[in-house]
This record gives sequence, structure tokens and C-alpha cells, in this order.
Amino acid sequence: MTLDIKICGLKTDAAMAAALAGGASHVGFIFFPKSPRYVEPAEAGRLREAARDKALAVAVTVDADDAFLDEIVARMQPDMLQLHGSETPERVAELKACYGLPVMKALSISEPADLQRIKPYIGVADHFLLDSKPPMGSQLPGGNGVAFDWRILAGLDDGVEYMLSGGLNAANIGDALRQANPPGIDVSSGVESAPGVKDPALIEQFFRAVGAARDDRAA
Ligand SMILES: O=C(O)c1ccccc1N[C@@H]1O[C@H](COP(=O)(O)O)[C@@H](O)[C@H]1O
Repeated sequence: MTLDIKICGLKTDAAMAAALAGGASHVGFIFFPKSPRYVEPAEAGRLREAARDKALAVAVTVDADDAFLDEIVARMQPDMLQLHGSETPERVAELKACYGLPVMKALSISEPADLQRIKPYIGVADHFLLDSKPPMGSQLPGGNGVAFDWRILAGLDDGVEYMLSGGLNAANIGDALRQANPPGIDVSSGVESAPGVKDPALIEQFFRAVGAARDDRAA
């Protein structure tokens, strides 16, 4: 089975090179101004060129208005939108129709009942990103480096296209893959040396840990 791997919050050529060298299927850019991973749309447009025909470039937005989305789409030319705010199914459908891009809807999970929140988006969103809830007082809706109880995902209906996200790193990705067996994974702060500072060596370590966990499962 293939495993999608998204390295999110890229801001430098070195981090992009490490993500692509490791075999990332998706690379993500954060357009949330309060985030230490924020990147200007034009700079993301420059960085994403390295990923053309190699990995899907994902624009991560949080309840963005139409003008900001127009700017991001024009300057970055994303392959996919990730909606990480409280966008309704109607807003997801509207943005899909407007830009003709696949949409990944992020939803936060902390208990089994949270899986019910996926239902209204089925048939509307193309993919889901299941992340942990932000800790109390956090300014960020994602990128907090906090994991949730992956066993909750056992209650997920088969066939839901999702990426597991939240607090993943080289040390815990093996357990995450064993417990949840997700079709995709997404990492950001777990491959950073400081908030917003991607470390190419940690990105490489993450890919090695994924490979080792997958080899173990195949053996
Ligand atoms: O990373 C951010 O700063 C961010 C800001 C606003 C919305 C989403 C954000 N990040 C998303 O959260 C996941 C998980 O991050 P982490 O691995 O727990 O640090 C990240 O990959 C982005 O998709």
C-alpha cells in the first residue's frame, strides 16, 4: 500500500530539497500570518517550483477570505488547498468550484465522537487531515506538535481518504503507523529545530523512521 507523506510548513530551499529527497508526496506552505511558518504567497510560488512533477504543493489556509485565496492561488499555483479553519461544507464546495482544485479539509480530533464531524464533508472534500485539538491558549489551529490518541481512528469508516497529523516525529511515527495504519501522514514541527525552522537532518531522520516502520510491517 502506498503511503502519502506531507512535509508541511516549508520556507527554505534546503527544507524543500530534503522533503523531495526523502520522497514526500506533498509539500505544504502555511498562509496563516500568526504562524512562525508563514510564507508570502510569491515566495511559496518560487519554492514550489522545485516540487513540480515530484510532489503536490499544498496551500494551507485558515478561514481565508476570497481576496487572500485569489492571491495565493495566482502567485503560488497550488495543486491542492488545505482548509484548516472552521470552513463549512458549503464553503468547501464553493472553493472547489471557484478554483477547480482538490480540497483537503482539516478536522481536529480528541475523542471518538469527533469522527462524526467528517460526515457532512463526505462527497464534498476530496481528502481529510485529522489533527489534534490545539492546546488551550495556542494561537495556532495546527502546527502545535501535539498528538491525539490514534486508536480513535479505529472507528473511522473504510475508504476515508485522510492524512494523520499532529505531533508526529521520527520517534513516534512507527507507533502511529502501527496503531492507525493511515493512508497518509503529515508532519511539521516534528522536523524542526525551533518553531518554524525546518531541519533537513530531522526531515531525513523522519523518512528513515517511516521506512524502518514499513520494513518491519512487511517482514
Ligand atoms: O503549522 C502551522 O503553523 C499551522 C498554522 C495554521 C494552520 C495549520 C498549521 N499546521 C498544520 O498542522 C499540522 C500538524 O502540525 P505538527 O506536526 O503537529 O506541528 C501541520 O502539518 C499543518 O498541516
